[in-house]
Amino acid sequence: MYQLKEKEMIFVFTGPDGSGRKTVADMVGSTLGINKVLSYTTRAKRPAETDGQDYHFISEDEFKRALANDEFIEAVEIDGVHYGIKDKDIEEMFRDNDFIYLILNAEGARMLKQRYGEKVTRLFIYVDRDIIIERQKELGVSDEVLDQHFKHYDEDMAYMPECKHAFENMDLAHTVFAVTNVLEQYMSRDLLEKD
Ligand SMILES: Nc1nc2c(ncn2[C@@H]2O[C@H](COP(=O)(O)OP(=O)(O)O)[C@@H](O)[C@H]2O)c(=O)[nH]1
Ligand SMILES: Nc1ncnc2c1ncn2[C@@H]1O[C@H](COP(=O)(O)OP(=O)(O)O)[C@@H](O)[C@H]1O
Repeated sequence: MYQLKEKEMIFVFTGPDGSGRKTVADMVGSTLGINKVLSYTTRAKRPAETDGQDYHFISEDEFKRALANDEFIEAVEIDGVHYGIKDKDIEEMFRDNDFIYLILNAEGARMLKQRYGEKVTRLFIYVDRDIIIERQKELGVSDEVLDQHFKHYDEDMAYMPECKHAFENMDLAHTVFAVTNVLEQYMSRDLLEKD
């Protein structure tokens, strides 16, 4: 397992599917110049997704091989689909930055927190179930994906109290501003120590 250096920190975005975690995390990440660690998944790529940008899309066999080689720092199975984060990718992302971010379900966020303790800050992004339905319907998301999103809504929401920060993602610009401010505080603490 990669040992984090003194200044290094991991921001984990979590919360219910469809609440805007990826959107918020990527906007904050690009504003602050923080690198995202991409997950590997055996899920089929959706038309709007790009390999190497949204996920590393790999086969079941490749996933099994990597698992057997102990390459994943955390790996989960959600509804028959495998997801995981590789140790080597965390190490690589820390090469040119002291801060990285990931987007994980509650199980993954909990696992990372157990491994890296105070080096991990969890940011919980959520909205009401009805708002997710409204947004997804506007996007023309299939009923299958919608059902998938709501399967875990209650169990995902139950994780909120364990997270250090929680943001209701109503207005996107407002959420991004609020999250950016919080992360900047962690980052400037680091800068102050460097003075
Ligand atoms: N624990 C863990 N969760 C992941 C990982 N990658 C993605 N997830 C979570 O898996 C869930 C399903 O993700 P995805 O297939 O992209 O579904 P979507 O939310 O419908 O786009 C989401 O909650 C993701 O945040 C990972 O590497 N580890
Ligand atoms: N505050 C917001 N207002 C309206 N739509 C939003 C907001 N935040 C995110 N979205 C949209 O909701 C959809 C789901 O967002 P996404 O980031 O993929 O969610 P998650 O990663 O939590 O599953 C996307 O189409 C995104 O553009």
